[in-house]
Amino acid sequence: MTQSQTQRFSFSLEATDGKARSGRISTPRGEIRTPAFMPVGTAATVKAMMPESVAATGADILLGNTYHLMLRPTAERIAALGGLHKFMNWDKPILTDSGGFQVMSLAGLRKLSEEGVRFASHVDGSKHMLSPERSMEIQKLLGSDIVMAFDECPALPATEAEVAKSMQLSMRWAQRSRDAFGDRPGHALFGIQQGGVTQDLRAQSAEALRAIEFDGYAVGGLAVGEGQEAMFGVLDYAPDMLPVQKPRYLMGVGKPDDIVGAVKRGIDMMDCVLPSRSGRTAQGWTRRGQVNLRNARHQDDPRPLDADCTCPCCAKYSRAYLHHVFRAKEMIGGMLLTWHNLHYFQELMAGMRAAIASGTFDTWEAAFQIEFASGDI
Ligand SMILES: Nc1cc(N)c2c(=O)[nH][nH]c(=O)c2c1
Ligand SMILES: [Zn+2]
Repeated sequence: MTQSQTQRFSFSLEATDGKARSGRISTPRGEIRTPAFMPVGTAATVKAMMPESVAATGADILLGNTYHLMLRPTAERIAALGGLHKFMNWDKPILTDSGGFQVMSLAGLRKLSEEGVRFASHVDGSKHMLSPERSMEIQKLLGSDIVMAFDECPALPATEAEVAKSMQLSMRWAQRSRDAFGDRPGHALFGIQQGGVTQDLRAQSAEALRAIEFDGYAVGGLAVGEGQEAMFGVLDYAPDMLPVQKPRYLMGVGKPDDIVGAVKRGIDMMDCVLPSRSGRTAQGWTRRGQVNLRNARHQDDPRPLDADCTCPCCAKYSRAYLHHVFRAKEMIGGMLLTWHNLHYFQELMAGMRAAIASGTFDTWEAAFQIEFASGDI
C-alpha cells in the first residue's frame, strides 16, 4: 500500500535538532512534510493562484476558512457538489479552521454565549449561529482532512482574568468539539491551546486538551498583535506543554523570521495569508528580506526579483516588468508575485527540514538571519 493510500491519520517524528523537529503527517490524501507551511485558501481558492500552481510551489496542504465557506457558497452546497477538494480541484490534504476566530474578527452583530456565537454575515447581513457542534458539522460537510476545534481567541488588550475566562470557555468548547467530531478514521481533530501570554494559563489549557485527547495540538491566541518578542516568549514554553508525538500547529504565523523562530521552538505547522496577500500588493518576500515592487527604483531594472530563486516569476520576468504591471494594475502582477512568495515560503520550509534532518539547524538559522536582515535586494 502506498503512503497516499493510508486509511489513517498519523504523525511520525523523524529528526530533532535542539527543539526543532522534522517529520511526516500521513493522511488518506497524502503526506505532509513537517515543518510545513499552509497557504490560505480562504474562499476555496488561494487567491491569484491555480491549484496546480500552489502544488508546484511545494505545498503539501492548504487551509480553508470555515467562516467564509459557510456563508458563501455554504457548506451544504459544497457537500452536494462532492466536497471542498473536488469543488476547488485540490486533491491533497486540507485543514479547515473552526470559524470562531474569523467570526469575532469579521462578522457584525456578534453575540458570544456558552452555546456559541450568534452573528450577522459580513456578506449579506443574514443571521447565523456558530457553535462547536455546528462547526464540526460544517467542517465534516466540507470534507476537510484536519478539523480545528471551535475556540475563542481573546482580542488584545485583555486582562489576565479575561484571558482565563476565555480559555476556560474554549476548553469546554474543545470537549464539545471532540464529542461532536466522533470517530472519523482518516480525519483528524486538533485542539487549540489558549491562555494568552500567561504561562500558568497555558499550562492549564494544555492539561485540559491532553485529557480530552486530540490528533494534533495548535498554539492559539498568538499573532494577534502581541509582537514577535512576546510571541517567542510564549513559544519558549508553550509547545513543550503539548504531547511530543503529536503535530504542533501555530495559527496565523507569519513573516519568514517569525516562522524560523517558531520552528526553532518546536512548531511543526503554520499558516498565514502574508505571502499571498503580499503578492497582491506588490510586496515581494525573498531570502534577503522584503521588497516593494511599486518602488520607482525597479522601473528600469532588468534583473529578476531574486536571481537565486527557481520560481517561474524569477525565471522569466524582470523587476521592471513587475513594477510596470503593478503600476498598471494588471492582474498578472499579483499572479506572478504570489507564486514567487509562496515558492519562497516553501523553499524556506524545505531548507529547515533538510537542516533539521542533518543536524545543522543552528548553522542554517545563523545564515538565514544574516541574509534576511541584509536588505540587499
Ligand atoms: N492568530 C490566530 C489565527 C487563527 N486562525 C486562530 C484560530 O482560528 N483559532 N484560535 C486562535 O487563537 C487563532 C489565532
Ligand atoms: Zn522567485
